[in-house]
Amino acid sequence: MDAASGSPAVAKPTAADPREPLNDLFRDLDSRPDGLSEREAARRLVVHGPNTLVRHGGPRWPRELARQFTHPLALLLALAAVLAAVTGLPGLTVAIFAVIVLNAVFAFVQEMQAERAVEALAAFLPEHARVVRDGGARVVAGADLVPGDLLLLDEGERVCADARLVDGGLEVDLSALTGESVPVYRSAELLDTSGPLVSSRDLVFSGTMITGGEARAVVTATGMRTELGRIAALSQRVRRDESPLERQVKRVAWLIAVVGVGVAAAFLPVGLAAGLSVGAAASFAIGLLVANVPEGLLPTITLALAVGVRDLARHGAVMKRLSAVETLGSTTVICTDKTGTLTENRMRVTRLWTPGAAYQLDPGEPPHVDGPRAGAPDARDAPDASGTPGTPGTPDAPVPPDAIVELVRAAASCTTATPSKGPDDPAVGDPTELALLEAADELGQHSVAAGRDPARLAVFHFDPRLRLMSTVQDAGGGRWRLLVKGAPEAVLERCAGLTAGTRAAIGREIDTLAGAGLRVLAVARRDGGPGEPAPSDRMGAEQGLVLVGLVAMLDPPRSQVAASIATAHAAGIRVHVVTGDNGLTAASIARRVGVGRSGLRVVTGEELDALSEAELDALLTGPEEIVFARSSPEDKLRIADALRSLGEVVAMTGDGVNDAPALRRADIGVAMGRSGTEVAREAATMVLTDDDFATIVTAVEDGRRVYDNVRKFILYIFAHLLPELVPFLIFALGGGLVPLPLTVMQILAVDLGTDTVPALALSREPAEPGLMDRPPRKRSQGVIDRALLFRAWVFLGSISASLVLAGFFLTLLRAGWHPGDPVGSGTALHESYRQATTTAWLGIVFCQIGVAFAARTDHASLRSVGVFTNRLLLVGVGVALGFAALLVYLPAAHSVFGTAALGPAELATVAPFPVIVWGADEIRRAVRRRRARRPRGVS
Ligand SMILES: Nc1ncnc2c1ncn2[C@@H]1O[C@H](COP(=O)(O)OP(=O)(O)OP(=O)(O)O)[C@@H](O)[C@H]1O
Repeated sequence: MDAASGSPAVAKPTAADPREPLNDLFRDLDSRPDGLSEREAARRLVVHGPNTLVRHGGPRWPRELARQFTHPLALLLALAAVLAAVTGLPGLTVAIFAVIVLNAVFAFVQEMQAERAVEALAAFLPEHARVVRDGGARVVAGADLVPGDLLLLDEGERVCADARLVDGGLEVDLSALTGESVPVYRSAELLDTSGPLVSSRDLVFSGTMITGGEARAVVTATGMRTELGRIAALSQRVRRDESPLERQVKRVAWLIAVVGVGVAAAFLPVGLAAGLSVGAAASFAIGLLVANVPEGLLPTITLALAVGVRDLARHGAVMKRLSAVETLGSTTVICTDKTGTLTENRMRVTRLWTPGAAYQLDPGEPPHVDGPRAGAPDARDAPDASGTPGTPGTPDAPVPPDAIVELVRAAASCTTATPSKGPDDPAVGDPTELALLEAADELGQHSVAAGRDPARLAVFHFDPRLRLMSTVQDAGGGRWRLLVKGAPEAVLERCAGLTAGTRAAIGREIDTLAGAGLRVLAVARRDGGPGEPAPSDRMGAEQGLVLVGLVAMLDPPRSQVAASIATAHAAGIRVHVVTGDNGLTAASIARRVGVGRSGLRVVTGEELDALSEAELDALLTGPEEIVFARSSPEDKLRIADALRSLGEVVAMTGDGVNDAPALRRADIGVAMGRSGTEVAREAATMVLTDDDFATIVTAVEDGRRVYDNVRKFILYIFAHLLPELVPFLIFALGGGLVPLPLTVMQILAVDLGTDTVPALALSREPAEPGLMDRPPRKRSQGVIDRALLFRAWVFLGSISASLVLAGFFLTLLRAGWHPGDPVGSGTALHESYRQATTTAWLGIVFCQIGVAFAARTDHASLRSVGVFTNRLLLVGVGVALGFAALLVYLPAAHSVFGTAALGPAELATVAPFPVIVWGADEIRRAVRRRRARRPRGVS
């Protein structure tokens, strides 16, 4: 009998598992070590489809492009163009339409970048591959590869599909998948059965580059079923929804547009009163409107988020929503699993214990345990450990007592994992179970694995709620034996006949082992007499058990986790551990990686159930970090809910099917790309491709950087408002004494010409020092706050405006101008006037260069980030200067923009502007830093 109620079947791989034993893999792929025939390959191509990455849903660009022309700000500009046409200003009409088209194309290109993940990944796939077909080597199109094909791989080639090495060895650059460009060694001889798939040393992956060596490999997956395809599929699902950030910016953009319309409307009568012609006044009013509509802001934000998503993917975190990047940056609490996220999920049995004997398996990792019990030789205390060949256990270990042998045999029998049978037959299954099988092997009990399956009558699979698993074995002579293993509490409450003293001794042992960070399983059994029917119902079966003993195993913390926890703490982020494991074990691991440095509290699932909402709130707002032990998926949901209602921004990990609700409820649901279930991945906002806690913290840092960069370019774009508006005010208030310091076309040349590339470059700025040393941003804090507006409009704006006006008047005065002198065409001062407006315009361009360098940091000095570290900004400045040179010195530009060639005196006037603007802000930041350092109460 192979079945029992509930979960009857013994798990067997049905599809080809790339890590199963090579013979089984060939069998499952229906392939042979000498490859497929051409005819078979052609047939498979029909079944599996071509080996390409496909995008679902067809092209989106027509709709996207149409959207760019019909969004409200574009419509507002169109209105301005119509007004210009009506007022008889055809030049301006054409210019505005050009602006609309340019903007739409620009925005469209930026948005499409975000969509291009699949195409970018597809570029990693080579066009041809070498395979063995019909017994000979052939070159075939990469798209024609099929599972089961025998691939020939050589130095310098790109791998076309996911494959398992059959012979040979390679150096492979995995950067297409992992972002890590240091080549790794892959060989048919190196077998890995657990851990992340991409780390398996006998597998190669589609899109990766072979930097050395030669090998043959059997194709296990093609097209969208490869690891690269999986990433592509996940990236495609990135939803394009409007984020709070975009909503806020849209509101502000509208506000500015309304102000622009108001100012433009108000200008008309003022301009006429100041003596402008109707055409000139209308032209200027419309120009003001066009200049003030911040059309470029939204697409630039989309691009910044898209670039953020790409960086995150390189760091091992695939985001499924663009907007989640900004939420990530404001994370205040991370709730993490333990096994596999904080730890490596590589178990190793270190101690076996029965009521009468104890045995240390690995003296390299001694848990601190009590001395040996009577009649129980403990490995550590054995004086004459023999270590002869064939002696089980470590070289120093004595022969294990019978009770220990029975324990390890029972534990290893109650498994479904498949142990490794040799270099070609890697192990498959749960790391906990593989550790048990290894322990049996170490104690010389090789027969367990071989005899396990034939003697098996039924399996009750591991149930994370019961925390148990059982098997029923044929014990011979018509008898059977039920073997149970699981969390000690779960097993012990089903055991009968234990005295209070024994229970106390067991409890002490469990506490000692768990206190040392070991994962403890209890093993029990029940025997059925001859003729007694084997149990078929789980509830009835797992009762009246006899305890066999305890098995303790070590799962070491991942190497980078401690540093990441320290980073999270410095960044004001709390880390709670939510685990199914024992409280003491989890607390010990938590402490080892630095969770709970300022207080750690362990709350079990039962204790959590007993807490009222108010008590839970009090617990979560208290000073301690918490280990929620023996917790269920429902507990996770409750914790996420409580934290959110307390105003926290929660990132929560989960891998099981039952974790999906909690992942959805958290602000950032984090699923495991390697070990987790597809259901959890679907529900999550972020998928970790390496399952590592450290990646969550890196992702938070990326989120903060992206958000900061959005603020940087908003600051930059806003800073030119005042220097563009003040000249108009001076003109309006001058009552005809002062000529217009800027023309409309000049304003447009700044907003849509010289400013664009530097603004984009700021969205690619590297992280500012101290980014992870400050507390998380408040959920309620807007991206555009008072401090930003003050810095852009008041501080940088007024400095720039003063400089621009100074440049204008200096040029006029040098030419002998006096207030009220006519400067119109045909007058003596006309050429000087054009030079003065050109100086004013170039002044704005130069001031904006200063602003760009100032905007690179919010708090730190420019020196601390490096003057030349943002290459794109240097390019942007180059482009701005080139564009400016054209406007100033190209005669054709003079008539369009009202500019004139400048002499050395004018150039010398504006040359120091960038340094003045940047320098002033540098001093402002230095003062703010000093103030922040000064202890409170000291004035
Ligand atoms: N294969 C297994 N057979 C029997 N018992 C198991 C098995 N795996 C785990 N257990 C027991 O069930 C408990 C809960 O396991 P579960 O997988 O829910 O959480 P975990 O792996 O300990 O921790 P985390 O929730 O951090 O991943 C474990 O602590 C262990 O005692």
